[in-house]
Amino acid sequence: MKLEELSSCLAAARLYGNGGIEITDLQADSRRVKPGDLFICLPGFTVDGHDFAPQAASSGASALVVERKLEIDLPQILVDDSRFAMSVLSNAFFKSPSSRMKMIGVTGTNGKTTTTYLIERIMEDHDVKTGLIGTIQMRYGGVSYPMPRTTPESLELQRSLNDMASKGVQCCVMEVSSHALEQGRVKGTDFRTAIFTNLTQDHLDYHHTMEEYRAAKGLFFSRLGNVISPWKEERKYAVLNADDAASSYFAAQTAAEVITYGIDNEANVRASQISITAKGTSFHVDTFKGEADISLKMVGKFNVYNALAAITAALLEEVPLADIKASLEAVPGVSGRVESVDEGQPYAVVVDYAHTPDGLENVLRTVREFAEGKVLTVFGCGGDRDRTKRPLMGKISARYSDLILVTSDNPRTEDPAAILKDIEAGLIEDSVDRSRYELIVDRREAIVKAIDMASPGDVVLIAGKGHETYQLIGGAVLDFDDRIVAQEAIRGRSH
Ligand SMILES: CC(=O)N[C@H]1[C@@H](OP(=O)(O)OP(=O)(O)OC[C@H]2O[C@@H](n3ccc(=O)[nH]c3=O)[C@H](O)[C@@H]2O)O[C@H](CO)[C@@H](O)[C@@H]1O[C@H](C)C(=O)N[C@@H](C)C(=O)N[C@H](CCC(=O)O)C(=O)O
Ligand SMILES: Nc1ncnc2c1ncn2[C@@H]1O[C@H](COP(=O)(O)OP(=O)(O)OP(=O)(O)O)[C@@H](O)[C@H]1O
Repeated sequence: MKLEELSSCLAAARLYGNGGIEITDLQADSRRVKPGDLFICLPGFTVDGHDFAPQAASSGASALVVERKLEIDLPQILVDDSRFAMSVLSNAFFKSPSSRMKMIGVTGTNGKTTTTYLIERIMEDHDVKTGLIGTIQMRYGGVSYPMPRTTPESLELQRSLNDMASKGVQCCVMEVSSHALEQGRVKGTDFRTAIFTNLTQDHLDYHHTMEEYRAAKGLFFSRLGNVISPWKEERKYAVLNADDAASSYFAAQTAAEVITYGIDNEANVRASQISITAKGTSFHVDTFKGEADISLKMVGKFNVYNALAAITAALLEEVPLADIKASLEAVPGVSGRVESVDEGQPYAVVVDYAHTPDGLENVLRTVREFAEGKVLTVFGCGGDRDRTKRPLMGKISARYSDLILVTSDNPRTEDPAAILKDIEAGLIEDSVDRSRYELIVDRREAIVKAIDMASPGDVVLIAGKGHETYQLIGGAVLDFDDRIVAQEAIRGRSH
């Protein structure tokens, strides 16, 4: 593609130098630049991509996208906002790949990964080749790729969507984080269906207030239908949780058709007669395309919401309800989400990714329902992230647990002991007896201790890391998997 063609996609851009040169690829990381690439200089949150333009030039970059003109002898496209320009250019360079498949996006504080997994399963069972993008991985065509973030940068996103489309993927279901929406990572992506799970406190280190956080999520719904798609014309759907207060805010913003799902309030897809056991969850569902009784192997009322969101999206893709039921009933669960570590021990050990106040409360309520004895909770809070949730999570843990072992969960550059103290502040504020909790910096030690203390009928909940196989301490990435540590602790216990 010619540089001038790319430049013309950006309304307010100015092109300096020879626009007739051929651009062979786009890059935003100088370390990946190959001869012929257009290097996009992003002013980052930590370093400024403009500083790496000389390195990109020496690796053969043939042109630059800049927010300020650089003293480098290469053609340059001058823009106001290069992150925004990157989303437009990536979409143009890869020829709007999202318009070549059905795009289903899921946003919300909790439940994104689970919901995308359920939709992927239903669509694949229905013989629709489906791609998945999210926190755990990206996968399509039988290959899975590890993901550094929940939602990729626009360049990586459009590149991946293009690859999916070229390999015959017909539908892509992806998680859309609030960071991604705020940074325009999915700008220009042609979503057919935008799903909202729920909005509760998280990421206030980045969004500052709940209003800003909600506004970021709102971008998903306000933009839905704004993408000019030359390849297809079809209806757009906003699938909203009728039981979450933020849904009316999103409904008011979107031009798309609103379809709701829920349990407590009137909804187009509504569950009733919910029954939860340690083995699974069953419910009755009324939809705009009939009704059914569904038994999930996943536990927790929150998974009923995730299933309802998936049912709604699949019905909108014309999958028969009976087929949706069959697929949902076959899903064994999602890695690290209320995952049982079962070595035949007389007490239950559950690993869960809950790392938000609401997520922790939901999973604790769930385990409380099937615990025949005490609930022993091991959890912590991440470093360099939303600090306001720490005391809140302390309070929630105490509300539902008999014993709490507060420990480390990716302290990153912070002092792990100081994070534990922040959590303890919530326990102190609620006058939780000192005998009911311990602060143990070493996560392995905390898990081993909880398991050693469990009696028959008890539940040990290890929350926060779920599927993660590492612990981020200082600048180091150390191998750590809650499930393996728990397994070893159960086996190592003498009784
Ligand atoms: C706050 C945030 O979102 N930051 C993202 C942002 O970082 P940044 O702008 O600071 O990048 P930077 O490191 O300063 O680099 C600036 C530019 O210089 C370039 N560079 C840098 C070094 C070099 O040698 N050469 C070079 O060209 C970089 O490639 C980049 O283009 O752009 C980077 C490159 O794309 C991302 O990796 C980074 O995500 C960081 C790692 C992150 O933690 N993001 C989190 C907050 C996030 O996005 N989370 C959400 C949701 C999670 C959830 O729901 O739980 C997600 O979608 O994952
Ligand atoms: N619908 C829901 N409502 C509330 N909590 C939920 C819901 N679904 C899952 N959870 C809780 O949140 C945890 C994370 O679930 P999941 O990975 O599906 O969410 P997510 O939105 O993808 O999270 P993240 O964006 O942080 O990756 C689960 O382990 C569970 O404890």
